Parts: sequence; structure tokens; C-alpha cells
Amino acid sequence: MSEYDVNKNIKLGICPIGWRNDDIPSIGAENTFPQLLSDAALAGFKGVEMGGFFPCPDEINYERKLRHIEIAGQWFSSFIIRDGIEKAAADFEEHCKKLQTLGAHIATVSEQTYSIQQTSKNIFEDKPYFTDEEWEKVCAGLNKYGEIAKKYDVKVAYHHHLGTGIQTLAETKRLMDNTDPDKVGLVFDTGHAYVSEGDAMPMLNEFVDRVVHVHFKDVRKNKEDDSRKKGLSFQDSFMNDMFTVPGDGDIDFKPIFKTLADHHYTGWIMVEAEQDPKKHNPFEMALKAHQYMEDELFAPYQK
Ligand SMILES: O=C1C[C@@H](O)[C@H](O)[C@@H](O)C1=O
Ligand SMILES: [Co+2]
Repeated sequence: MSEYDVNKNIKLGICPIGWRNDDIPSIGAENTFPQLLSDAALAGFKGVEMGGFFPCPDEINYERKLRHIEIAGQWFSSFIIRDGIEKAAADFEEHCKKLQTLGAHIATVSEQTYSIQQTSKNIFEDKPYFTDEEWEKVCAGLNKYGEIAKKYDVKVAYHHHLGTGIQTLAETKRLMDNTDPDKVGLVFDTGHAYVSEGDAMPMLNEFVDRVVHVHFKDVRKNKEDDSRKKGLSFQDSFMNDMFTVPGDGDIDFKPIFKTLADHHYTGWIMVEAEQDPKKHNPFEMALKAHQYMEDELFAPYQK
């Protein structure tokens, strides 16, 4: 039996993206911030990530503490290439200050220069690529972010993402090889790795020692195939049900969790499934994900 104690090492959280999606503000507008927090707490989760619809920090802290919910972190759309390191770093510092007021320790960073994730382009074919010069700038900028983050007790967790310049295993490797492990860690997102590479495990095996944050996103393979065949955009793909909560799709999470446990991963695992809340009740999805993870993934590691 493993020495790994899941209760000591893992905090299980859920992202607001199943209730409301920052990229498509029209969906889920009926789901309020207190509702999301109550659903997450009642389903057994310990934390959430920030959503664009959250109120001011004082109100967030008041409501979350009532429900014993932590804020794990927040996405940061980075524009190092577009804006230059100095301006991007100043924006990032403001982000870290906000995280500190929320007691959050993770900044999930994605370089969004040239990103197609919010456009109508084919997410399976039209991703951008950085030049050598742009690569150098992004890596230097991310190291700078890492220095800033430390001042606020925040970790830079880089998010490899479909439709961006850092999507594939090879691109993530280039990023990891050219940044300081002490300053730049990785968010391992199962859904993005699976759709990009056809399998999430190679990405995890390669970078497990750099992983500082985890997103568990499942993929319905038949919906991915359909979206790919139709050449859909990122948003249209998830509205076409490409993503779901762990245990509800085709990714095998057992070897993924085993690898994390074998490497003594300590930190958050966030369930993160963007789908239309009108079609997939977010509270029901949260309950389902929690039960699957407790029963199928965590049970062998309970002390
Ligand atoms: O972590 C994430 C944040 C979202 O805004 C993004 O679009 C989603 O796909 C994701 O993985
Ligand atoms: Co993610």
C-alpha cells in the first residue's frame, strides 16, 4: 500500500466554469456567486478558483468564509509578447496583490498573445506559433513573473492551452526547459493535454516534477471527434459537449492520479469542466465528480 496520504496532500476544488463561463458571459448568468459557493461546499469541495463574475474581495472573503471555502487561485491572461515584459509584469503584480487579499496562492498564467481561444477559428488546426525571439521574451517574462509572485506567496502555474502558442508537449517542454523551475511551475490540465496530444499521460510523465497545480477536465471522445470533423472553434467545441467532469468522459484518470501520488504531488486538484449549465446541471455535475474522485481515485490512498 502506498505511503501517500491523499487527505494530507490533496485539496479538492472545483472551478466556476461549469456554472458560468467568463468567455461566454451569456451562459449561466442565472447562477450567482453565493449559489456557486454553496453548491461547491455542499458537494464537498474545499475551494474554487476565481471567476470573472465574482464581487469585490471583501465580499468574496465574507461569503467564502461562511462556507469554509478557499480561493485556490485565478487565471491570468498574459500579454508578454504584445505588451512587453515591463507592462506585463506590472499587470501581473496587480494580479498577485489581489490573490494575496483572497488568501490564494496560485496564478494560472497563459500567454494569450495570438490566442484563438476566444475567436471563431478552428481550434484543432489554427493554433498560433511563436518565433524564436518571441519564445525568448515569453520565457524571460515568465521568470520575471516568478520573482514577483514570490513577494506575495504566490506560485506561477503556467497553463498549456489549446489554441495558444504553448499548447503541445513539445511547446510545453520548450517552456519548461527555458524557465527556472524555482520561478515557473506548470498547471497540468488533463483535458487540454488529451485533446492536444491524444493522451494526457505523456505530458504528465514528462513534467510531473514541475506540476504545481492540476485541472481535472474530462473529454467526451465522440464529441471531440465531431467537433474536430466540423472544424469548430474552442467555444463551439465546449458548447458541443466536448468537455465534462472527471468520470463522465473518456480519460482514464486512474493512472493520472497514481502518477501524481507516486511523485507525492501536494496541492490542489481542481475539477474544471466547461459546459452549458442549461444542459448539464452544475451542482449535479459537481456531486458526480466528487463522488467519482473519492470512490475511484482517492480511496486506495485514504489513511
Ligand atoms: O483553466 C482554464 C481557464 C479557462 O478560462 C480556459 O478557457 C479553460 O479551458 C481552462 O482550462
Ligand atoms: Co484549465
